[in-house]
Amino acid sequence: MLEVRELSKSFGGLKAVDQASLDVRQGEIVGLIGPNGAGKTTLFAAIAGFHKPDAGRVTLDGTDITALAPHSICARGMVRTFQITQPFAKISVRENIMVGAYLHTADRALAAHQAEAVAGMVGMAGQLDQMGADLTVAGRKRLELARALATGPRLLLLDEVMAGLNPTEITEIVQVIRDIRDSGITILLIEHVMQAVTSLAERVYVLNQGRMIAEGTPAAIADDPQVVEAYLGHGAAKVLRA
Ligand SMILES: Nc1ncnc2c1ncn2[C@@H]1O[C@H](COP(=O)(O)OP(=O)(O)OP(=O)(O)O)[C@@H](O)[C@H]1O
Repeated sequence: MLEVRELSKSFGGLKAVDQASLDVRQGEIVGLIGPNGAGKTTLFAAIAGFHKPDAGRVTLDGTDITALAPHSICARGMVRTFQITQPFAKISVRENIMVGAYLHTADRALAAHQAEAVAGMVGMAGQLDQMGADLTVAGRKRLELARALATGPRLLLLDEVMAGLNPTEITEIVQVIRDIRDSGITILLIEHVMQAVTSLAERVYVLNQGRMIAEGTPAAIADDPQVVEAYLGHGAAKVLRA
């Protein structure tokens, strides 16, 4: 479904992403892990049209989408969430989600209806009239997911949706992500919470200093000495093997 080939992106002299390649097949949940500053968010941004890559190619369902504008990529069925969530503070959860729905409809009633459906998927049906400013961290993460879902994606790129959540909230959002996949949406996710990666991802890519250093099942990744050395350490490797 998604093919990224030899993608590079530098900022000045810094090679944030260096000839990285990855594939996501329809129906999968694929993880992207790596140390802080490895280039994961930059790679996401380049895939989704927010950064113009210096080199490389991004293909979605066989169509070259390299460096198309984010809204064009979104209209083709791929959307990303942001690590730092920024809901519109002075409008309701319903209206925040409608912003996503307006990508494919100008009909206010239809957008509201879709927002309500999507809110149900992420467990926010009871918070539709709450103001964006009043949400907790967990609520903002769910809203970020909902806004992305409202655009009607076939492929969802999730950037650290579990950061800042407590263990109970993580368990809940893991289930939400599983439900999203079961509804037919393919998922590529950046995640530092290894427990979540293990329970969600069928395959994992490891990025280190801009380069893709490994790819495989969570268990195989945990047995790769290069990955343990560069990122996981022995504790997290044990979690992935579980
Ligand atoms: N807009 C930018 N301008 C300059 N340097 C940047 C920019 N965005 C990212 N970088 C640098 O590129 C490198 C990769 O950053 P990136 O945010 O992609 O890493 P990451 O793997 O997502 O990290 P984290 O897990 O901490 O979110 C870092 O050294 C970062 O400082």
